[in-house]
Amino acid sequence: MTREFDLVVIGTGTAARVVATRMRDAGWSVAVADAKPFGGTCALRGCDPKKMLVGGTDAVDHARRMRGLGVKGEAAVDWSELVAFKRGFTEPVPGKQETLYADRGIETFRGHARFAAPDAVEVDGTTLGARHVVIAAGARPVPLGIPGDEHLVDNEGFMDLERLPRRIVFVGGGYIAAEFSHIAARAGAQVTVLQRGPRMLKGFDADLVGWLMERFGDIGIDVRTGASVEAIEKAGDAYRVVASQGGDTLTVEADLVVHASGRIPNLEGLDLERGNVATRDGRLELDEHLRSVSNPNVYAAGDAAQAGPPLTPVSSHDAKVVVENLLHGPHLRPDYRGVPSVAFTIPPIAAVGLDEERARKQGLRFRTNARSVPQWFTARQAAETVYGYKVLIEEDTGRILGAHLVGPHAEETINLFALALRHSLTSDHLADTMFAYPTAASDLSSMLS
Ligand SMILES: Cc1cc2nc3c(=O)[nH]c(=O)nc-3n(C[C@H](O)[C@H](O)[C@H](O)COP(=O)(O)OP(=O)(O)OC[C@H]3O[C@@H](n4cnc5c(N)ncnc54)[C@H](O)[C@@H]3O)c2cc1C
Ligand SMILES: NC(=O)c1ccc[n+]([C@@H]2O[C@H](COP(=O)([O-])OP(=O)(O)OC[C@H]3O[C@@H](n4cnc5c(N)ncnc54)[C@H](O)[C@@H]3O)[C@@H](O)[C@H]2O)c1
Repeated sequence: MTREFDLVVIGTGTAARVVATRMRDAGWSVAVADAKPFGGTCALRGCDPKKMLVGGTDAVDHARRMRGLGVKGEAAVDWSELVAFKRGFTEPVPGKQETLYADRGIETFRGHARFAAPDAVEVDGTTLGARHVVIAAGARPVPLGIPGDEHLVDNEGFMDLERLPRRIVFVGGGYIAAEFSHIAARAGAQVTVLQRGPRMLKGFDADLVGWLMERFGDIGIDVRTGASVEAIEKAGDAYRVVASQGGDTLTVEADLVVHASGRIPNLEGLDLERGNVATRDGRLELDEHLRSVSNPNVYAAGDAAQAGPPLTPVSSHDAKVVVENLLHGPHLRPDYRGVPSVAFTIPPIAAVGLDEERARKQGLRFRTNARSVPQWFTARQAAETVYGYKVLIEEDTGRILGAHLVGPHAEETINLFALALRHSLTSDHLADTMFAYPTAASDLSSMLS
């Protein structure tokens, strides 16, 4: 039997939820489908559970930093309790999401969705006729295609470990390796990061990453750059991770090997050809309105579209653009100016807008204010030794072009710069604003002078 809907949404993550609920509010009949428990990556396997693990390890790190400064005793992570704390948040999510959809009159389907025709989606034997389809299927770990890659554990597996293994290797040196290695090392694991590139966190400013690397060293994370993992061998109950580094072979023993090598749009098994949805190089071919170039009734949003950076606020922004275009015809384009990004290491590192290289390439005239300032009050009161910033300010207009922060509260302060960038505020606007004291935001005027 075929059920007919104005809209079928593939996925139930951030992008899917925003599209489905808004279109239903507009009076459309809507169905959502997910192969996994409802809620998507951010709530169940990404941002939120990760931040709960960071919360526990941050508390321990803070107590350790304050030892001899008024805090006594040995703080330590109890891994299974911390994971239980995280599950206390994640476990109710799918049920709450299903209720949210049901309360709004959105039909829910559990199972793998695939195109059955350009205007039909099939979910485990049920065919859903669809006037429109939104692909909000997220991303998945990029297959490494190396011998032994079946031994890799992904982000979901890592955050669900009942017990923390003694020796952990992260394959890759981006967001996931940085955040998870900080969690694991503080929880007592011996951690090695094997990063193919010349440095960690290539999406963040090189100088600030350099300052942050001091903390990787302090907590005993062994970071090997220029190390490309080529095989994972089983060795009894453990693994041997084999990498090539500058022509030499590097072998690291591990009890757990974690995939941290990047993610790609999750288009697996969607039968896109049957839906007449074109792809190129593993990505959907979309126009500037996030609409399929080959099937005008299909849109995509979030990590599946990967039109902007694969981050939660972008998924939500894409979804709002798609809603507008579904309701009023394709007219709106996504606007990715001023998307802030944070890697939740301890302390965190954050960025928004342009770095110096890109600002120069755009022919912009700007000045750069940059300093490592561990002596500032914000760092000292937290007994933190890493604190620094880089701000790019346009010469003629005073507009903020980019901001890069590392240190306590960087994950919050960056949002003020994001506001400035998005709304073309100048350094004078920010410097002239009174911020509560003592807070990290009150350092802004010193960063801008
Ligand atoms: C470990 C980790 C930490 C992260 N931390 C942050 C962070 O701190 N801040 C931040 O901004 N971003 C973070 N991200 C990125 C963020 O989680 C994603 O950008 C965001 O969740 C993408 O949302 P989405 O709606 O596009 O897709 P998703 O939330 O991934 O939803 C896609 C859904 O589609 C389902 N699906 C896929 N294919 C099918 C199919 N054929 N049939 C049925 N269902 C299907 C999936 O099961 C999934 O539930 C993190 C990502 C990871 C992996
Ligand atoms: N705080 C956040 O916002 C956050 C946190 C986690 C994940 N994410 C999202 O998830 C995505 C995936 O994160 P990620 O850390 O997996 O990817 P990433 O793109 O941040 O980093 C992957 C790194 O792995 C390296 N690499 C690839 N293959 C390798 C190999 N064989 N050997 C050694 N190194 C190798 C690459 O050089 C690259 O630097 C991110 O792009 C981001 O959008 C965001």
